[in-house]
Amino acid sequence: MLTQQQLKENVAVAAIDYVLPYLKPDTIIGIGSGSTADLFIDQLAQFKSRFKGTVSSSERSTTRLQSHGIEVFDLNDISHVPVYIDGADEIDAGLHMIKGGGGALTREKIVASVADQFVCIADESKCVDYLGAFPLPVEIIPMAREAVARQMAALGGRPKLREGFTTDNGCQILDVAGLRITDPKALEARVNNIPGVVTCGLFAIAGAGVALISTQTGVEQRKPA
Ligand SMILES: O=C(CO)[C@H](O)[C@H](O)COP(=O)(O)O
Repeated sequence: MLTQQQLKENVAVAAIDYVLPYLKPDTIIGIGSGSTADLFIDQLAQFKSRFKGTVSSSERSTTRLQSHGIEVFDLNDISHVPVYIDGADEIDAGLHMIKGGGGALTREKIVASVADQFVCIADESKCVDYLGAFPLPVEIIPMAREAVARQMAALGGRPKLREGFTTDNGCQILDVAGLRITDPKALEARVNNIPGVVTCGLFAIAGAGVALISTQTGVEQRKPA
């Protein structure tokens, strides 16, 4: 029986096989955040001479990339990112996701938005029939905390401030449990439209284009159902 850590390591290796065709001297790779993304970064380091560099979705990933001698570019200086690799907290059959367990959701969404393709790498424990068992992270401007919390409660959620945590953008996170997410795209648009919300951790309007899911019997490549 493989542990969750072994499953994460296996999908990080499989992700390298997936991105190898993209690794050209002028290529910039988009890098997500989290423990699975960390393992991917460690694998990618072996191939650093084959591509130009990366754009990163968090200070954590930037530090890890640079520790391997992989260049991290300012997104403002980059016009083409063929592929973005990142983990997820939950992923459904349509490859809609909840992300932001590590608090990097906004930068993840920004880097993903400029990439041609989002490749989600996850172990099978992240696969769900319906999103929402994992509390939805919502990044907020601090002065709007209570106002946003009331609106999230009105949507049926139970918002809780992530205590002692500040995002890379100097903002706070409300983790919202108990939401019944029947239409992830509609909920993403609705939450993102609340004044004071920077972004929410639903990645449904633009989900993943492909998912590499690590199972006990191997890594499966899945497309949106
Ligand atoms: O969205 C994220 C960070 O903001 C991560 O991708 C998500 O939390 C999954 O993390 P891990 O790979 O550690 O399970």
